[in-house]
Amino acid sequence: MALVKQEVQLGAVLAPWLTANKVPAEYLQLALTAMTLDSRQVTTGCLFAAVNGHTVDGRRFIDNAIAAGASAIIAEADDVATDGKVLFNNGIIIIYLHNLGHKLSAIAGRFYAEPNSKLKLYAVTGTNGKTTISQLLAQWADLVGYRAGVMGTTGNGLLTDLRPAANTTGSAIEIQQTLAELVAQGANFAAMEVSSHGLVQGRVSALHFVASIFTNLSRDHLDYHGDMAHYAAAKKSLFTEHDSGVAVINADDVVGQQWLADLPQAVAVAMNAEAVAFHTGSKLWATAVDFSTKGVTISFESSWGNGIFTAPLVGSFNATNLLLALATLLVSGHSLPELLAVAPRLQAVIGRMEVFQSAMGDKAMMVVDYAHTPDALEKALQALRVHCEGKLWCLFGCGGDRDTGKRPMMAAIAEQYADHIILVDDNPRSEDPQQIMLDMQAGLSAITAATVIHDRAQACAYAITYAKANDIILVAGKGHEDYQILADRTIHYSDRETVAALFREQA
Ligand SMILES: CC(=O)N[C@H]1[C@@H](OP(=O)(O)OP(=O)(O)OC[C@H]2O[C@@H](n3ccc(=O)[nH]c3=O)[C@H](O)[C@@H]2O)O[C@H](CO)[C@@H](O)[C@@H]1O[C@H](C)C(=O)N[C@@H](C)C(=O)N[C@H](CCC(=O)O)C(=O)O
Ligand SMILES: Nc1ncnc2c1ncn2[C@@H]1O[C@H](COP(=O)(O)OP(=O)(O)OP(=O)(O)O)[C@@H](O)[C@H]1O
Ligand SMILES: N[C@H](CCC[C@H](N)C(=O)O)C(=O)O
Ligand SMILES: [Mg+2]
Repeated sequence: MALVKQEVQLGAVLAPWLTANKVPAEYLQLALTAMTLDSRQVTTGCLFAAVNGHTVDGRRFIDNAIAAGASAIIAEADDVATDGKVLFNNGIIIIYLHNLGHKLSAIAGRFYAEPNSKLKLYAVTGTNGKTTISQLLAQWADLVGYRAGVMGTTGNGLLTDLRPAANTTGSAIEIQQTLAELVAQGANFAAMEVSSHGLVQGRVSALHFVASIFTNLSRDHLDYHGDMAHYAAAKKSLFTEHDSGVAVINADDVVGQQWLADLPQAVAVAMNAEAVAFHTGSKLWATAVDFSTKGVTISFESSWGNGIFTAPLVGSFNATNLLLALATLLVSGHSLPELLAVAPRLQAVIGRMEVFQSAMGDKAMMVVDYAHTPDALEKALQALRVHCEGKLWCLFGCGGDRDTGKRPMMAAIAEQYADHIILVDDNPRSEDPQQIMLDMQAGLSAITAATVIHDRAQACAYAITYAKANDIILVAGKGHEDYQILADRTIHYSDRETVAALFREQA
């Protein structure tokens, strides 16, 4: 990805937040060459932003940043009274700003020359479907002549040139930097995933979105948010406390229904007419949907006209994802006939309901999917059941250092919807894989209801060996991931590669 080289004066970057006369003129003219939240990334000429983080107070690293060559520091002020306070450390200016975490998005926007104003930016939030919809939006935009980028779980950048990302929603600085890189690469459209963590931490607070999509809300991340009410409030803040543009809401979701009552201007989208009947604003709903393991054909009616299209995505939830993307493009002025004409060229998203099968048709079909929440696992199993003439297998695990409550729930769902369950490791991180296994087993009616094979590759090989040709094996939880995070190291591991290799071996 092209590097964006910036050189901006401190006074210009911070103009809206500086108190008159507190910053000497020579400091206002300081040339800044980069901006970072992490002292370990500081280079000469850098502006270091010291925020009070979730685990550690970034202000502890101000000395390190100065030693590494920072030209100036902005740091979290303890209260409103100390907002604008200025100190000097070895001749380096430290400017304290209250609520810095939430100002960073705007500060970084100024540093990177307001890239958001140079492209159409879309947001997608919700528990499941963000990656899929953001990539569908970008693919669709590319197909009708835009140059589109994405930011999310599978990486940041132009669709054809994604750079891996540490977080689903990057830091306030990373987002503005990526937008600037996209603009430099000629992008005029971008779709980004907005996580609940990102909303709470102000990572998108200064962004302007043309439209923002809400997919659904179900259990996840309660380790961070505490309870569902706080998790829901975090998601809703995209529409109430951010510059979200037009709200596009999944009316099939219970929470989406509630929000629509407060958002009469929103676009309501649903898989049937009843769910949007009450809504007075614009809407789009499916009238008939035909699924196969090759894709989906959807007939719909909408405020922009009626139509039918086919796309190669599997599962009922992907029909919802397609309709949400379509409504978003329609409400932002794209032409219905043009969008429908290119829909067959949309592609499934890497690691989301990706179908693998033997050329001879003599082995069970395997489907790699990123379901890592109870709701997603239920939806993925339900979607596959429709196509399964034999037995349905579910191979999954749960990540360590994440919401522990979802572990027994996912096991119970596997037992309810699958015929054979294999419990495996996901990313154990700092937790004992054996304990994660016990937490999952607690959701089973009997410990014998599931086979335990910690090693995912061995479990996949076991499943394909014992499954019959008309069975389907869902391999859930890691989707596109090509790594496994263990206690002390990250190793290369990919369900997609494992499964593809199994079919090559069997050929
Ligand atoms: C809990 C959480 O959300 N943490 C995020 C948060 O970092 P933090 O506040 O915890 O950082 P910290 O470790 O306390 O450090 C405070 C500050 O000191 C700085 N520091 C630290 C050490 C040092 O030597 N020098 C230094 O300057 C750090 O860079 C940081 O700025 O802000 C960072 C910048 O935005 C994020 O990268 C980081 O995500 C961590 C890696 C994480 O695991 N986040 C997950 C839970 C997350 O955000 N997930 C969501 C949702 C995914 C989904 O929906 O599925 C996501 O958007 O990815
Ligand atoms: N609209 C949907 N409703 C319910 N489940 C879905 C939906 N779309 C996708 N899923 C399921 O959720 C999984 C993750 O999908 P996707 O990666 O698009 O979601 P995400 O919101 O980006 O997830 P993450 O929080 O990890 O970023 C899919 O593999 C699928 O099992
Ligand atoms: N963005 C999600 C992805 C979870 C994927 C699963 N493989 C895991 O590691 O738990 C998270 O960080 O909670
Ligand atoms: Mg995602």
